[in-house]
Amino acid sequence: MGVAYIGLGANLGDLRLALESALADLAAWPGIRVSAVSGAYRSAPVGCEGPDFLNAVARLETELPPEVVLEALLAIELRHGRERPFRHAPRTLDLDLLIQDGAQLDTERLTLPHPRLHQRAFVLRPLLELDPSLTLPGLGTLVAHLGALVDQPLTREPEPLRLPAVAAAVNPSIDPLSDSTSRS
Ligand SMILES: Nc1ncnc2c1ncn2[C@@H]1O[C@H](COP(=O)(O)OP(=O)(O)OP(=O)(O)O)[C@@H](O)[C@H]1O
Ligand SMILES: Nc1nc2c(c(=O)[nH]1)N=C(CO)CN2
Repeated sequence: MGVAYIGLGANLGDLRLALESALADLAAWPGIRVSAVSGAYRSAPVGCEGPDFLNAVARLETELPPEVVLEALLAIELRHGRERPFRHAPRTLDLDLLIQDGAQLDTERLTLPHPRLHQRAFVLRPLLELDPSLTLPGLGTLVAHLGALVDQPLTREPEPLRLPAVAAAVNPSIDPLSDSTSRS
């Protein structure tokens, strides 16, 4: 079974509800199984203005091709009222396909790994929580990149995301890698 990691983020509306209901939609999507979900991390916007974000990463098991997984993510964003009035506008839900198996591709619609993944602590830190030994295709290890991002502090929320029953058994409620308030 193939493995994909997706990033979830929101900075408009009920942030926790948006992430939890997106996870429920993903778990119900034909051909996708949600096999793990990170804790929820709060951080200031990186590279844009606006309210703080809540972010998390989920691991999916799927045999769907990456382009089809992306279609599912875009459909779920739309279902959550995502609009794109301008680049980096505050959003009710943002879903990114971060990596899928060893895929490296760059088409008009899809770039893998996600092109800004290695510059974002809010992605790398939850990825590290899910799989500390993960290698990013073409980019090396998570820790190699995370070390350069000390200027992007994150707060890990003590309350895990509430998940659809299918994924609840694998949600790590305790981060084995750091204390509960900060990654540093
Ligand atoms: N790996 C990827 N994951 C998600 N979208 C991607 C990816 N590669 C390319 N895209 C394309 O990017 C388009 C715009 O994405 P979006 O509006 O979510 O960007 P953004 O969230 O504002 O910024 P960022 O991409 O930096 O997170 C999508 O419609 C999609 O076609
Ligand atoms: N903290 C944080 N910053 C961001 C985020 C995000 O999800 N979290 N997403 C962005 C564009 O997708 C730009 N900046």
